[in-house]
Formats: sequence, C-alpha cells, structure tokens
Amino acid sequence: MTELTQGKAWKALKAHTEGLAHMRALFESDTQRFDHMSTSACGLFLDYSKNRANQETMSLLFNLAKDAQLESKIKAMFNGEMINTTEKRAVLHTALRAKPEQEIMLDGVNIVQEVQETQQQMEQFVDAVSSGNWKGYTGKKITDIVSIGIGGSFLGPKIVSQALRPYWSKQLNCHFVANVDASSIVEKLKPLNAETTLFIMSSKSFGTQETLTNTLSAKDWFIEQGGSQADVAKHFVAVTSNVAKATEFGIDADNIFPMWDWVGGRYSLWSAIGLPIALLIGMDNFRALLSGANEMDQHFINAPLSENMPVIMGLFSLLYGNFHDAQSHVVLTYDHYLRGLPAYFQQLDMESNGKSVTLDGTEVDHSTGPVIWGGEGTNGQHAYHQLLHQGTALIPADFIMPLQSHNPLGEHHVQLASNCFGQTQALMQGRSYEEALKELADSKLPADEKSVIAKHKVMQGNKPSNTILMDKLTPQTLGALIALYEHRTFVQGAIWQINSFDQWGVELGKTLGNDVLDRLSAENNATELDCSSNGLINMFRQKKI
Ligand SMILES: O=P(O)(O)OC[C@H]1O[C@H](O)[C@H](O)[C@@H](O)[C@@H]1O
Repeated sequence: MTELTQGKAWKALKAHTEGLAHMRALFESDTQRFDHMSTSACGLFLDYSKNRANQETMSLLFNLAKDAQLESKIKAMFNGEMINTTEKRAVLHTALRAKPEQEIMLDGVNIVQEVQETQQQMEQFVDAVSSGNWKGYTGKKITDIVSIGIGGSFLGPKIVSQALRPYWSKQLNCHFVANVDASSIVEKLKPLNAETTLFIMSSKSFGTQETLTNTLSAKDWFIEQGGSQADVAKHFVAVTSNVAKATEFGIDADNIFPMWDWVGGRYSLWSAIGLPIALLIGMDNFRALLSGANEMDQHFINAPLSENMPVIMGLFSLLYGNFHDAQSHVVLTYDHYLRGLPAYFQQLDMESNGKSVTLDGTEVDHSTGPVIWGGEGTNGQHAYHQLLHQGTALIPADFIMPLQSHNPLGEHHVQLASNCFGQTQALMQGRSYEEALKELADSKLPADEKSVIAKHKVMQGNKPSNTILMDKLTPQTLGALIALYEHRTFVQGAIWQINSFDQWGVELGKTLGNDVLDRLSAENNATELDCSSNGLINMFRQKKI
C-alpha cells in the first residue's frame, strides 16, 4: 500500500465520490454553477462545471494536492532541483520561455542567458533564410524546409506549425519526416528540389536510429540530385545537445543549435527544436508563443490551488482515473488547425505518466496516466462519439475551441460552436428512459416495441467534460494552452509521486530493436530468442510472405 492511498484525503475522496448526485441534479441545485465552476487565465477560459464535482469535491481534491505538497513540488521544478531522479537531471523547460531578465542558476550558470543566446542564433538564421540571404549551392534561395526528427523532436514542431498555419510567411514550406519507413522520406522528397531545400536534423541525443538513418538518406538524396559534399553545409543544420556527435556526423559546427539535458524531449518545442516553427511564423511570433507559455508558468506557480487552471484540470483527470475507473481521456479540438493537438498531448502525458512505481521504487496501488486520444470536431461526432455517449467506459473529455475563426466564412463557425456546446450538454445530461419514450409518442409502433427502442435511446449522461475557449488561436494563446497541458501532466505525476520525466519503457524498445537488427543481418538464423521472435526474424531473413 502506498502512503497516498492510505492518506485521509484519498479515503475522504473515495467515500465522497460514491455518494455524489448525477450532474443533472447538481446543475438543478445550483443555477450559478457555470459562474462558480469556471475560471480564466492567460487568455484561456475553462468551464469545468460539467464535471462530477460539487464544492466539497473541489475542497477534497485540493486537500489531496496539499497533502502531496504540490505547491512545493511546483517550486522545486521551477527552481531547477533535480526532480528527474532516475536520470539525475533538473527539469527546466520553463527556463526556455523565461523573460530575458530572469535569472535561473544551474550548476553556477545562468541558463536564461544561454537560452537567450540560442534564441539570437535562431533569429539570425531565420532572418538569413527568410530574406533569401542564405543561399543554396546554386545560389538560389531556400523554399522548402525538411525537418527530420522523431518523438518530441517531431511532434512539437509539427503540431505547432500546423496549428499556426495562418501565421506562416509566404516564402517557406515545411515537411516533417519522422518514421524510419523509407516510404515517408521518399514521398516527402519526391516533389522537392535539392537546390532550394534545407534540412533540419533535430535530435536531442543525436543517437536516435530513425533520425540518423533518415538524415543519411537525405544526404544521399542531396548528393544524387547534384549537391557536393562541400555543399552539405549550406543545406544541413542540426539541433542537438550532443554537439560533438553532430560535428562528427558531418554537420558544420556553425550550423549546430544547442539544447540541454535539462529539457525533456517531449517538452522541447520551446528550444531550438522549435526552429521549423520559427522559420515558418517568424521569430516575433515564436517569441509570442514562448510568452504565452511563460504567462501560464507564472499562473501555475502563483495562483492559489483553487484558481489554478492546470491544478484543477490535473485533479479532475486524477479523480476520474483513481475514483471512477476511467482509463482513457479524450481531447476534442473544435478547430481544424488544432487537429494534431491530441497526438501531441498523447506523447506529453502518456510518456510522462505511464509509470508504475513511485520515486522511491514502490509499486503503485492505483492507476496512473490514462490513454490519451482524440481528434478534430465535428468529425469525431460521426464516429467515436457514439461510444462516449452510450459505451460502457467512462471517458472524460476536453473540448477546445477558439471563439473566433481565422476563416469567418458564412455559418461555418456558428455551426461548429453549436456542435461543440451541444456535445458537452448531451454528455452531461444524457436522455432518460421516460424522455426517450416521450420522443416516440407520435410513432405508430406497438407499445412493447416502443419500450425496447426507448431503452436503446437511453443515455446515462453524467459524462464529464471541460470546455476550454480562447478568443482566437494565436501564438500567444497556443503557448498558454500547451503549457497548461504540460503542467496538468505535472500535477498528476506530483500527486502520484512518480517520475514524469524519464521514459525507460521507450528505452527498452530501442535496445531490443537494435539487438533484433543485428540478428536480421547475421549470417545464421536466429535461435536464441523465444520461438515467436526467432520465427519472425527468420521469416524476414528469407523474405517469405
Ligand atoms: O531527440 P532525440 O534524442 O532524437 O529523441 C527523440 C525521442 O526519443 C525517444 O523516443 C524519447 O522517448 C522521446 O521523448 C524523444 O523525444
């Protein structure tokens, strides 16, 4: 048994949640619930009234957070304490968006200054490329960026670029390659001209197989297309914390943008890993993205728990996982530009909180991170929302929508909003048997059939959702939104006392993958593994289908 589940706050919450009324009743008993259970911060508005909670639930959740010393844990992260204990690292992605005048000392160095220097390096590069001063090997200006990276070195830049499409400058296009499957890079390179293409190789470790292989193939393609070895410097830059390895690989030392081991991959878009974003939207907009995240950082560290948006959202997620047996959480973006965000939050949360032991190695006796999934509304309404409404699993949902569209065309946005709000309402209130029967009143069906059909139309309701609104999707509000989810993830990890900043499960996959790679190209058939792995390896070796 962990201390957490034996604590007073945990037990009180358990007893309380069992007796809580249906949300419909909660809304009936408090007509001001929307005002009581909503909050604003950093350009974001959060309506959390459609949750299985009343004021007492909220106090019990805040008690749980206090007992877990959440506030001092937040400070420890911001102060650069070594909270990633298994990798012996500080966790300081917040320093990447700190104000230039701030001072954050780590091992005797003010890291904010290093961050600022790298941002200046980025700015010079962005200016050179966008102005056309940076020329390709035949003297032409760059028109296409190919960003090569995977995991955090892919999802952040890709999804933020996609989300900020309305802010792209006209000069550049960007293409992202992550998977080691050759089809990905081959298809991406097909329409491109090597003379006007610039490759950004993004890898914190500079040791990730997929990224190294894709970069080598990109280099081969570049040479095949007419570039020479000497021209590589004009067409390949790298972002990495392993400068030595990047230089050894052949990247010109002047073209390497540094990052640091205190930035986790899934928290790295704010560093030079965000270079593709900066190239597309310009450095001013990139700084606005950082500023939005910094605003959320200030809110997270300063706002009292009861008004703290990431704390409230983190506690709700924990409530459903630990006390209502929810095993997944859906993120529904009612904005086409934000369609990639669920995948981004998926890596952020599942890689951070998919853990089973506490910091001291004790096995947890409660669930930890849920499966995060989702997609773009309204598309999902015509597909998986069926399960949200009538399936047996409880799936809490986040609905995210800007109040104004970047494309105010006819009735589109009002229809989008009506669907978004209508879904949260339907999930909350559901439809009772009596209501379903009443709806069938005019039908000519016999009474017994009506009764059966009415049963099929029943929706339990009481399905929780948060609604996050913003005036408009801008670099600033997007920065705040992403930082909100980063901190929401932190809140849960801190209460569960797990390490949200390592990823040993992913590492194992890499190690075993390398071992299999050796066996696939060995002289003899594999015999030493389990018979399934041997069988698969040997089939591949013989190319039998
Ligand atoms: O940036 P890299 O060192 O190439 O790492 C890329 C990715 O590798 C691993 O899979 C990690 O789990 C990710 O968090 C990381 O973002």
